[in-house]
This record gives sequence, structure tokens and C-alpha cells, in this order.
Amino acid sequence: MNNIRPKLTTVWRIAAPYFSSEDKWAGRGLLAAVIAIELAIVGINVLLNQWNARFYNALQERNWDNFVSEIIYFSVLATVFIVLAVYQLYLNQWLQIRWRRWMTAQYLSDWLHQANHYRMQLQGDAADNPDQRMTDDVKLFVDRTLNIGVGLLSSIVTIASFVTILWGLSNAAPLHMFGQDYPIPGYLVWGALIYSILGTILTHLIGWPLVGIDFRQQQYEADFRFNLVRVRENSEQIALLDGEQAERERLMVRFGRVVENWLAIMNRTKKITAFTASYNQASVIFPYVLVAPAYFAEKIQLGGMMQTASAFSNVQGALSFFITIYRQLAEWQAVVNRLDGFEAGIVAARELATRDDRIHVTEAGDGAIDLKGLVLRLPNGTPLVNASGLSLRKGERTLMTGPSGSGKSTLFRAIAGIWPFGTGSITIPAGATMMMLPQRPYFPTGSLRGAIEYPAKEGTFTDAQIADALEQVGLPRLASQLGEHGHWNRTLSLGEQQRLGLTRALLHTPQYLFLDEATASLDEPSEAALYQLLEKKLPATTIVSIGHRSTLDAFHQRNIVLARDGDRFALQKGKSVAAS
Ligand SMILES: Nc1ncnc2c1ncn2[C@@H]1O[C@H](COP(=O)(O)OP(=O)(O)OP(=O)(O)O)[C@@H](O)[C@H]1O
Repeated sequence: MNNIRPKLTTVWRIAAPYFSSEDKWAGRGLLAAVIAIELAIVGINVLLNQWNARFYNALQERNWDNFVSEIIYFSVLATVFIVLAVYQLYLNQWLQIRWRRWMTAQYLSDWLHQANHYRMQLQGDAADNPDQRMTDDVKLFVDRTLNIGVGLLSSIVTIASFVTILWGLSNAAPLHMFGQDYPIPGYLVWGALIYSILGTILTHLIGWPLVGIDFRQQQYEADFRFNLVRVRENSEQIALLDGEQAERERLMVRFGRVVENWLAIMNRTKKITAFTASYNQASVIFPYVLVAPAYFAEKIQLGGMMQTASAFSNVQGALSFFITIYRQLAEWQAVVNRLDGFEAGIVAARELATRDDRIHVTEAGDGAIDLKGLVLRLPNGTPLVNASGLSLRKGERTLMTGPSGSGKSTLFRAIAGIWPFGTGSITIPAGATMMMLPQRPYFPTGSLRGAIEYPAKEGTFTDAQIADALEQVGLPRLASQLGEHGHWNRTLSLGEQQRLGLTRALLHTPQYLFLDEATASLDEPSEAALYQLLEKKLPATTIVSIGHRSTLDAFHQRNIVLARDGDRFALQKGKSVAAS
């Protein structure tokens, strides 16, 4: 059982911040209400237990007046119970959604804080699938923590209350066997304890393998779903390669694991259900068997026997809580581990951006972007490129070339401040506005207007400004579709996406524009026309381009070449090209 018990300190670390957050009063109030209602329900069960004695005594004595007053008493208790049960669930759900909203907002802002999401990916560790962490895992964590925590408290209080009652009843109806009294103090308590512990051990022995099988089922289902998503994302490639048959076979192999594991769950569930059903049925008669001799020897009344049976089943039910939740415990542990890994990933990403041993990006002056002592490394520490001494002067247009894999894009990442691996410093002019345009620009799903204006808020630019920019980049037809919603990365051709990327640059007019093969999918005349457009519309913008075509030379004043230098690449002084 040890290995499925999440470390309580970890649970506390994940759960506690909400209760001291800005929403703490609502959270604490709701938690207090949920606990108070749970305790009130235990109190009602105690009252119902005492009612059992009076009610069955009234029946045995055929006392009509007592019978009627007990029915009224029961009705009042039942009404209170119903109201409590309704509000317990309602307030519990309310607390769940507030807690979940806070945790999700917290995770989202930590994850999206200054490229943490990107650095977490670079580390490629346990913090993968942040989407699952922020959806299923947060939801399950809140749900299970509340259920297990409140359930545990309720079981302890129930056991304490009913053990006291059972102890009293044991004295009132001493164990009577073979015509003789055996004054064992609290024998009903011991009976309930032994019965429940035996049940717990047997259920555990029979049901324990389910924990692992359940866990595997989650993994197989997630694996199947993940591969279906991969097919959806790469559907064009698969269709072009006629890969459907291969995909079907691979997917069916994965689904086969889901089915095979499900069969194992069925078999194990059958065994455990056979045991728990028998155990539950035996629980109905077991307390009667214990006190029946005392009843038939007329040592207690019918009410006493019924009260004993009810108290016994309460204690036994509360003790059984531990066995009924162990499947949830395993799931809880997995969720706690994954959230713990996610939080650790965020901390590590933050640490990568702040440790001394990193590329330092600072803002100063208003001149050039200066790279001093800069050596870029791969995440594993291997040196990649030495770019020390490079200065990207204000207003200049620079072309960067070099073999594939020489670190051109990584140099852009470092200038953008998202590549921490390496040493040296990069000075950026204070308050400079920069824009990076990659070969495949990102467009969020939604309206075309929003996709073009991104990352600015939708509505920052007027329709006329956007239409004008679209006209200039050669996409006038899109001006009539600004309000249309779509998955633009999927529906537009790569060349169109690159033109749309330049539309974004024309609208934002950044002071520094980095083009990483951002026009590589266009034919040479179109590429030339777009560079001329940039020259005309963004005359003050410092442009740095990565590109392989020699025709690009004409649009740049300087050419920087990365060439192999021993175990790494390094800057070579390139030829100077006259500005066109
Ligand atoms: N996250 C990463 N983890 C490990 N290695 C990486 C990572 N990102 C890039 N690299 C490696 O760094 C090297 C440089 O990559 P980069 O994308 O900067 O090259 P490039 O010069 O832009 O190449 P190309 O001209 O083909 O686009 C490559 O060998 C690449 O495999």
C-alpha cells in the first residue's frame, strides 16, 4: 500500500496555495461548509441509530403513540438529511470549480510566463503533455483530494461516534452463548473491527492487482488517443503517401492493448465483485448473529438489537472506506506525481532562465544589438556556434547564411531571449520592438483578422489597415474574409501563410525584424517583390534574414556567414553587398 500512497507533503504543496490565494475566503468558507455538512450527516446518523432503538421498541410494544411520534421524528431527520445531502454535493462542486479555476489560471500563467513553455519543451522531461496536466489532471486532483480528504475525516468521526455507541451496547447486551454470559468489554466493537479488518485484507488481496491494471488502462487509452491525434495532424502526409493501411494497422495494435487490458480488468472485477457482494450480504446478518443470543435470552429488546445492527453497519461501512477508495488512491497518486512533475518542470524552466551559467540578454542604449563572448550550446552542453563580436547595426539589413544545422535559427532564438544554453551576453536596445518570422508562421484558430493581428489584441488595427497590408503582400482576396473563422495554418498554402506573416510585420512595424527563411516557399520574383515592399514600407527597420538563395544578397547590405570551425560553427566575415 505504501507505494500507492501519494506523499502527503506533495499533496499539501500542490493543494495549499489555493487556500491562501486571493480566493482564500471563498475556498476556506466552502471547505468549512462541506466539512461541517459531512459532520452534521454523521450526527444525523447517530440520531437515526438511537431512533432505531426507540422505533423498534415501539413496534415490539405495539405502542401507537410512540410509533406515531417516532415516524414524525424520522420525517424531520430525513428532511434535514435531504437538505444537507443536496447542499453537500452542491457546495462541494462549487468548491471544486473555484479551486480548479484558480489552479488552471495559476498553471497557465506560470507555463506561459516568459517562454517557460518553450524551455520546458527543451528539457523534454516529465513535464510533457502540459495539456493533460491542465485539463484532466487538475480536475482529478481537486475531485479526488476533496473526496478522499472529506471521506477520510467522515470515516474517522463515524468510527469514533459509533464505537462509543457499540461499546455502550456491548455492556447493555453482554455476549451470551450456550446459556451463559461472557462479560467481554466492548465485544461488539472487537467483532466489528475483526470483521472489517478481515474484509479489508481479503479485498486487498483479491483486488490489489486492479490498481496496476487500471493504471495501464489509462496509459493505453492515452496512447491510442495520442496516435489518433497524430494521424489527424498529419492527415495530408498520410493521404499523399497512401499510409492509411499502415495507420489502421498501427492504431488497431494500440487499440488491441486497450481491449486486452480491459479483459484483465473484467476478470479481476468479477472476482472482487463476487467477494464484496458476499461480504456485504454477510454484513447484513453478522451483527444479528452476534446479539441474537442476548435477544432470545430476553436480555435486550428488539430496539436494542436493531440499534446494534445499525451501529455495527456504520462502523463497518466507515472502516471499509479504506478499501473502497484504494482504486482511487492509485489514480490520485498518478495525478499527484504528474502535477508534481509539471510544477518541477516550471521551476526548472524558470531556473534555466535565471541561472548564472546562461546567455544573458540585457536591454541598454539605443544602438545596435551586440553579441559579446557569445557561444551557443545545445541543451546537452555541446558547443554549437561562436557568434562573439557580432553587431547588428540599427537600420542595417543583414543576410545570414551557413550550412544546415549551423545554428542560424538558434542564434535568432538566443537574440529573442528564449535559448538559455550557452555563455556570453546579448545587448538589445532598450524598449526595442522585435518580431521573428519563421518559415511556418503560427496563426491561432479563430477569425482571420485575429490571426493576422496576433499577438496584438483583435481590433488593434482597422479593417482598412489590414486590407491595405493584404493588398500589398498580394493577398487582396483575403480582405473580404477577415471575419471568417478557420484553422488558417491548415487551409492556407505555405506561401500564403508566409505572405500573411509579412502582413503581420507591416502592421506591427517592428524596429527589428528577423526573417528565418520566412519567404523560402515563394518563387524568386515574389520573394524579391516582398523584400522591396519591406524596404519601402519599413525603411527604418533593422532586418536580419536567414536564407539560402543568392538572389537575397541584393536586398541586404551585409552578409554574415556561419562556417565550421573545429568542433563548432563560427562567424566568418562575409562580403559586403551594396544596398539596393
Ligand atoms: N531543442 C533542441 N535540442 C537538441 N538539439 C537541438 C535543439 N534545437 C536545435 N538543435 C540542434 O541545433 C543545431 C542547429 O539547429 P538550427 O535550427 O539552429 O540550425 P539552422 O542553421 O537554422 O539549420 P537550417 O538551415 O537547416 O534551418 C541542429 O543540429 C539541431 O539539431
